[in-house]
Amino acid sequence: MSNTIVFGASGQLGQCFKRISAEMNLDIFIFPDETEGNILDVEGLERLFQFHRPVYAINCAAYTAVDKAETDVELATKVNVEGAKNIADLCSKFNVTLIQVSTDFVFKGDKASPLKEEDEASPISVYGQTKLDGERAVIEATDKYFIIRTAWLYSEFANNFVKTMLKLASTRNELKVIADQAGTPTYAIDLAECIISIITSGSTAYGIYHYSNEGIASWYDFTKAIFDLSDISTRVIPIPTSEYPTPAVRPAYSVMDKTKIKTTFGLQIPYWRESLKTCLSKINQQN
Ligand SMILES: NC(=O)C1=CN([C@@H]2O[C@H](COP(=O)(O)OP(=O)(O)OC[C@H]3O[C@@H](n4cnc5c(N)ncnc54)[C@H](OP(=O)(O)O)[C@@H]3O)[C@@H](O)[C@H]2O)C=CC1
Ligand SMILES: Cc1cn([C@H]2C[C@H](O)[C@@H](COP(=O)(O)OP(=O)(O)O[C@H]3O[C@@H](C)C(=O)[C@@H](O)[C@H]3O)O2)c(=O)[nH]c1=O
Repeated sequence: MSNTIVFGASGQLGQCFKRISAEMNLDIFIFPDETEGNILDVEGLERLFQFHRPVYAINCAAYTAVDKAETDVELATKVNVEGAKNIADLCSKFNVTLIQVSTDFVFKGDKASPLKEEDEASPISVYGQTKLDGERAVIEATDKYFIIRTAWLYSEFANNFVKTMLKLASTRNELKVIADQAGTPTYAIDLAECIISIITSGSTAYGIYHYSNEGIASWYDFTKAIFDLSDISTRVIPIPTSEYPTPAVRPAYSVMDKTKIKTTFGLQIPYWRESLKTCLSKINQQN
């Protein structure tokens, strides 16, 4: 395999690459910390590219606070658009293949069947818009890119919905959770493994791809599964979005069609509930 530099290495997905790299004894990954690998520092980035001469770059660095982005537009735009462009420009200059991670939130959420890569992206939040603009900046700057749109990431690392719900359950007898937003929870370790498969394949089938775990769930279904699998008795009450107002509007439906990534790379994708079990057992081991 080839030298691969991972930006955003201390975030959730970045830590998944670190875990896999350690477990599989892969010494191909370079994990700059946030100072050394600040995606807004073009000169620092160029020094990294010059020094390591990577063959692949994976951009996991992002502004991911969906609600906060609504009022923190400048920083969200800087990180998700300018940062993505900086990396893509250097990938073009140094002939590096870029793997840019993007999101289901680029979609409006009004389709009633799984979203394909060519479906119109029309974000309804600042975060979604900045991620779409980041995709466009990548496509403009370089030819050798894989943009992987994923959704509802969780893992044993960093902050995510599973950890939030487990924490809330420790102090609440009941929780109200939205039941009319549908998507697919995705174990970030599965996504990291998918990206490693793409790198290992050496494929040049550049373009946009959708990846999530298999299946469909609402945030309510997801929470019920987290609690059922953890033997937690906190009651989960299904509510409509209108009863849980948030600064950012989220897509009502963002289930993704994964046919393209499965057929191009010969992947078998785990069903979301199976991966959730794996993640919960990792979280239990940590506690
Ligand atoms: N989390 C999710 O549910 C989903 C995420 N995605 C996408 O997947 C990718 C990975 O997400 P995830 O790992 O969960 O997100 P995290 O927020 O856990 O990780 C992002 C990391 O990027 C870092 N970062 C922010 N600004 C910079 C910068 N200027 N230079 C370098 N690093 C920076 C953050 O640091 P700090 O925390 O200090 O700001 C953080 O460590 C992102 O592109 C995200 O948009 C897509 C769909 C779902
Ligand atoms: C905590 C909580 C959340 N919710 C709802 C609010 C929201 O619609 C949904 C998810 O809440 P969160 O704010 O944790 O998740 P959110 O940050 O919206 O998750 C998104 O993050 C970005 C980065 C992505 O790219 C997306 O794919 C998606 O994973 O659950 C409840 O209904 N009840 C609750 O108690």
